[in-house]
Amino acid sequence: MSTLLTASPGTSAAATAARATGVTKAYGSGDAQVLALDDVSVSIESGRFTAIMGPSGSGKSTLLHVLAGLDRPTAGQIFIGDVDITTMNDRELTLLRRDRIGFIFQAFNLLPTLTAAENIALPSKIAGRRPDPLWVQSIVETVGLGERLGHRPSELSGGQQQRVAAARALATKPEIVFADEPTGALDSRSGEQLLQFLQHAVREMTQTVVMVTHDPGAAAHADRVLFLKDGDIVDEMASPTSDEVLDYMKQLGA
Ligand SMILES: Nc1ncnc2c1ncn2[C@@H]1O[C@H](COP(=O)(O)OP(=O)(O)OP(=O)(O)O)[C@@H](O)[C@H]1O
Repeated sequence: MSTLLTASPGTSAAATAARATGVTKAYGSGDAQVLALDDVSVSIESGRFTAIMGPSGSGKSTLLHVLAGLDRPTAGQIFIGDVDITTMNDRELTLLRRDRIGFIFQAFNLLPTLTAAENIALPSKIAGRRPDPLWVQSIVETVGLGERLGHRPSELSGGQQQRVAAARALATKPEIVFADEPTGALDSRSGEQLLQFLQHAVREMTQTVVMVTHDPGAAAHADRVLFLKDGDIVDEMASPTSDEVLDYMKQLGA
């Protein structure tokens, strides 16, 4: 099925935040080899919210990890902006991730001894930068943590902790934010708050977000959904609804 693959009008002119060309990722060798990604090419537009969906084992996390420079492809190229990151050494990749990319994982990965506000400011501090106070203030206001900013993670709910993690990812104004199942550990209300925060960051604050999810309701917050099957992007959908995504996932056999 390829009827949905045509880009919608207006999307072709968008700047590209990240790009994969002919990317393959193999694990193991010989008979035991698994092709997690099989010649994937895709562009992620700046200022848009992209979701990655597909059946279990289809390669979603692998694609996110190679796009984000957390893992290296076996073949093909990955670009962040105009920079080919596949030629970088480990140190260059570490600096690129620190300076240009934000991450949100299923496990919140907050430092337990720091307050929410200190956790949000940490990546900028590590990078030796003073975060833009107006930007951080707008992030913090949008994330809706109020007086809980002075609390440590153990004093926050899971949903609040994940919103701290999301604010932390955005505080450095990264070129692109990668989120791997960010709502996976949250109840539906907390998940919805997080998704609305990400959606707001994209629509009102021109951030770029790429999110792996199993949840059609989460994917419906995105501007575009990429569907993976057996390590390849088999289709995409613009302005998806939850029902459309669910129907398509059923067709994929998920
Ligand atoms: N480190 C690894 N070593 C060996 N095989 C791996 C490794 N990581 C992933 N794979 C395999 O690569 C394929 C794609 O895995 P990946 O985690 O990207 O899929 P996914 O779509 O994110 O799955 P899920 O929805 O279950 O999280 C699977 O067959 C998986 O078993």
